[in-house]
Amino acid sequence: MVELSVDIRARAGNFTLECAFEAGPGITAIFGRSGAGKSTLLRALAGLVACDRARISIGGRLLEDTDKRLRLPARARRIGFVFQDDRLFPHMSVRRNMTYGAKGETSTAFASVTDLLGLDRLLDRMPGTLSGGERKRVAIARALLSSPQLLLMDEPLASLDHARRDRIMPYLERIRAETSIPILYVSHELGEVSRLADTLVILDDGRVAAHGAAADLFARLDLGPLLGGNDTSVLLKGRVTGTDERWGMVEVDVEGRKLHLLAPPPGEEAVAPGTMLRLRVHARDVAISLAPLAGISMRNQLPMVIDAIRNEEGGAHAEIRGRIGGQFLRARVTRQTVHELALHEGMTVHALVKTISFERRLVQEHA
Ligand SMILES: Nc1ncnc2c1ncn2[C@@H]1O[C@H](COP(=O)(O)OP(=O)(O)OP(=O)(O)O)[C@@H](O)[C@H]1O
Repeated sequence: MVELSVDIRARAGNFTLECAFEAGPGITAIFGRSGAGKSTLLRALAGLVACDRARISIGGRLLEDTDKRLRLPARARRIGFVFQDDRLFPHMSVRRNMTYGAKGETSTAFASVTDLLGLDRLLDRMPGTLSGGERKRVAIARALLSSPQLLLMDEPLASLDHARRDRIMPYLERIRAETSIPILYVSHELGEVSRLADTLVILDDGRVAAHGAAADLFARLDLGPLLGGNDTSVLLKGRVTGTDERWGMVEVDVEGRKLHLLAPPPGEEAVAPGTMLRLRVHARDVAISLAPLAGISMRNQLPMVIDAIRNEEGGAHAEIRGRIGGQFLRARVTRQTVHELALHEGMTVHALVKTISFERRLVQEHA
């Protein structure tokens, strides 16, 4: 089901943004280098910059159509915007900040958003007394209470350190799981994108360089410079099949192969058998062996069929992409290794991955 449909051309100074894409429910990350046009895109959707040409609709409702000379003002678009700086009113309590500009807000909506973002104990505080992460949660709550049909988030976590980002991301995951509002999420951070994005739009110099399911784009060798450069990674999907409390491990099935991963640390939600997980693995953490190895500490040895090899331009490395059932793994090795092991497309090899190399936070995958 298409929720958001965008086809726009807008200018900011000498810069031209010209892009078209569609986005369904869930989180669509807008990713790209600094100056690629990410903020301009969000501002154009929100009606904060004028477009030369635009056709924007959400769920069939037209927000802007230059051919029809239709342009809804920003306040009529039903779009919630969370800016990089949270823009809270310093003289209003958290409660009043949240309800400021709320449309059709009911006490049920207020209670559920308060609960969703864990704000119960902060409602009577003033913004000046809140931590950066708490302020962010209030800004997100305020955007949700405006009953938006689309939520735009422009690097909402950029001002926070890593620990605080990690604490806020579960709230964003809850919004995705518990509301059906499509979210466009601008980020510079591949860690955030790999964890949150269902769909990815990569912007490059004002154009859409690639657009699709996040896992598909992470697996593409040709996007290297646009998506991770020398630090590429893939997103694997797997199902928890067992837990081993004695050793603090979980067993995960990926395409019929068993992986052994670290269980979530105490204090984090346990993962029950049957849970679908998203696992991120960096290409630099994957080694290749021609045969399975015994007497080695690496717990995970995955047979895969090499389906592409790409030499790094002007460098000593190569990327190997291997197919595991319907999914892909990438390994960054030296070109010398490719030569000496005579690696070639169609060959079956064994990918060796240390347990610790699967991103430690196990992220629940949403359909
Ligand atoms: N008001 C303006 N006047 C002139 N140029 C502008 C204006 N706003 C944006 N630009 C230019 O448009 C281009 C895209 O800017 P934009 O803020 O959309 O990029 P971005 O991808 O969000 O970058 P960043 O990740 O650094 O925030 C940049 O080259 C920027 O300098």
